Amino acid sequence: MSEISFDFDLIVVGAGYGGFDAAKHAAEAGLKVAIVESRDMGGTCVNRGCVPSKALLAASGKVRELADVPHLSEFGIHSAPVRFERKKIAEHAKNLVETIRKNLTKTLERSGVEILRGEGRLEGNQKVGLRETNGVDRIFSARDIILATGSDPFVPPGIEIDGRTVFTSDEAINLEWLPRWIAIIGSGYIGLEFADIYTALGCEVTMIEALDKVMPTFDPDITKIASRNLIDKRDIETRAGVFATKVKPGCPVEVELTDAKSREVIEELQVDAVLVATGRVPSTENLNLQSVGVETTRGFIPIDDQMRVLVNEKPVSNLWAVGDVTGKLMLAHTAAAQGSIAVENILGKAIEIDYRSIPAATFTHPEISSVGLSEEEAKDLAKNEGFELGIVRSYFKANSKALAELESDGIMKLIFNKETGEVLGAHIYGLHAADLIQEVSNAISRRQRVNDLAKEVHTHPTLSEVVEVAYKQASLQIKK
Ligand SMILES: Cc1cc2nc3c(=O)[nH]c(=O)nc-3n(C[C@H](O)[C@H](O)[C@H](O)COP(=O)(O)OP(=O)(O)OC[C@H]3O[C@@H](n4cnc5c(N)ncnc54)[C@H](O)[C@@H]3O)c2cc1C
Ligand SMILES: NC(=O)c1ccc[n+]([C@@H]2O[C@H](COP(=O)([O-])OP(=O)(O)OC[C@H]3O[C@@H](n4cnc5c(N)ncnc54)[C@H](O)[C@@H]3O)[C@@H](O)[C@H]2O)c1
Repeated sequence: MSEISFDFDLIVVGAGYGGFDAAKHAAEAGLKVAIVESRDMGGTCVNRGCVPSKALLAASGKVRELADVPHLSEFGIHSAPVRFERKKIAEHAKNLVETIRKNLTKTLERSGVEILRGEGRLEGNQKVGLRETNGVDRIFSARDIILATGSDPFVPPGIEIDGRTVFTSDEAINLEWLPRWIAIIGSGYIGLEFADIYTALGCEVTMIEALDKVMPTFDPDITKIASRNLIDKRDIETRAGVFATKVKPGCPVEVELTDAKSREVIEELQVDAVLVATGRVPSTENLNLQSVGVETTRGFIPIDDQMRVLVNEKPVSNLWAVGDVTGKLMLAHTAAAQGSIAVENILGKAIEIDYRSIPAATFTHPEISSVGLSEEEAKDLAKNEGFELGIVRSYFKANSKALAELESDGIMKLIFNKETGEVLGAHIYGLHAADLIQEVSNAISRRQRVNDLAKEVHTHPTLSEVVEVAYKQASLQIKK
């Protein structure tokens, strides 16, 4: 029997973190690979997400630190009033984006991946249609196809975006101007990180949240202390339990607020700018998924834990999807991990993803991080599986390094199984929380027990001792 020949072993549609990782990994394993990209190599994370936002947070974080006169004077430091150049801060983000985009593109080229520019779509099984930027349409065959088309900002109805006075994170990362007063709709990851940037640079913020409290997606204990420091102590007013039902760009921008329960208009604001940070929607509209019978859920592509695309809950042969477009944990490292796992499965190894061990962090000053189960999820699991749940808290105020830095407002909450000692989840707010969570993430990935983890020696004095203390406290509660 002769083997069917294909133009490529693998075509990846979308060159964000998910697509990049998949294409690189497959090419390094010897497959003939093409990647299709309609916009910027590197996708959201590199061009409009993680990279520019972290560059802005780095610069504005330094401004915040240098302008914090009471904090500095506790060390006996007296600095001159801080001056900063908005344009240079914006340029720092832009330059970093360009460098990382270039490096990523070169890495793909060096590993032998063919880069196809244009909009990709499915044309039935094992076929990808490509509408090139010059209008030419081509069809390629591939033994396997990975869809990695990512996501775009969600803009609720009634909100008009002009990109200048009313915008999403796509424009906010350019830091084109600093509004005196900005309303941020949404108090999730983007809302919090940009509130951190804007307040550090002297803007007043009004944060509008549809659910009944700000930061609704975070652990309640973490929210209590984090919102006190990141919101209440800053130039931020909050409105929770309200929808922004109309936003009209202009000077001023007009914002209509509607009570989430009564559905009555309760307030009208006039602000200088509005950032819409109300979540993201998958980019699947033009993928022609119907040509292979895939039905999406709110636009997201259904997959199993091997990244195989599902139709009626059954995997479709040779079709895979990774990253934001699958709606799992919408994070760059999740997309990359999914990309590698898809390729491992294409190469014949039946590997599944472990979402429980994937950490997440919000890069505010200080940071918030989490991994594994929330307290509520852990309680449900304990009830269903019939084990006793353990929860311990460890505080930065008992940590020498945090005290030396005069940054001791912080908490770690560790969730574990009291019978087996297995770590189930952790939530941290405090200095370098984003780095601290990795240790717990590794422990969850290895299904380690607090009794063993408590014996591991941590460097003194470091913030990692916050984690050590939590493990030690937890190990005392394990049933012998
Ligand atoms: C402001 C902001 C900050 C963020 N910060 C962080 C962070 O600090 N840490 C973190 O882990 N995550 C962060 N994220 C989330 C992260 O950016 C995403 O989870 C990640 O980019 C998802 O990668 P992806 O490969 O799935 O999709 P994307 O990065 O969205 O890439 C998809 C690519 O596919 C292309 N594409 C779409 N349709 C087609 C088509 N039909 N044909 C060809 N190409 C197509 C798009 O142009 C895009 O380049 C942030 C997001 C935002 C918006
Ligand atoms: N550090 C990071 O890892 C990082 C940073 C930024 C973004 N991201 C990713 O990007 C995704 C999108 O971030 P995001 O902050 O836009 O979404 P999000 O889901 O984190 O938060 C959106 C918030 O907006 C609220 N909301 C929704 N509609 C509203 C309305 N009409 N009026 C008022 N409030 C409303 C929601 O209740 C929620 O609290 C996140 O899921 C995250 O995965 C990650």
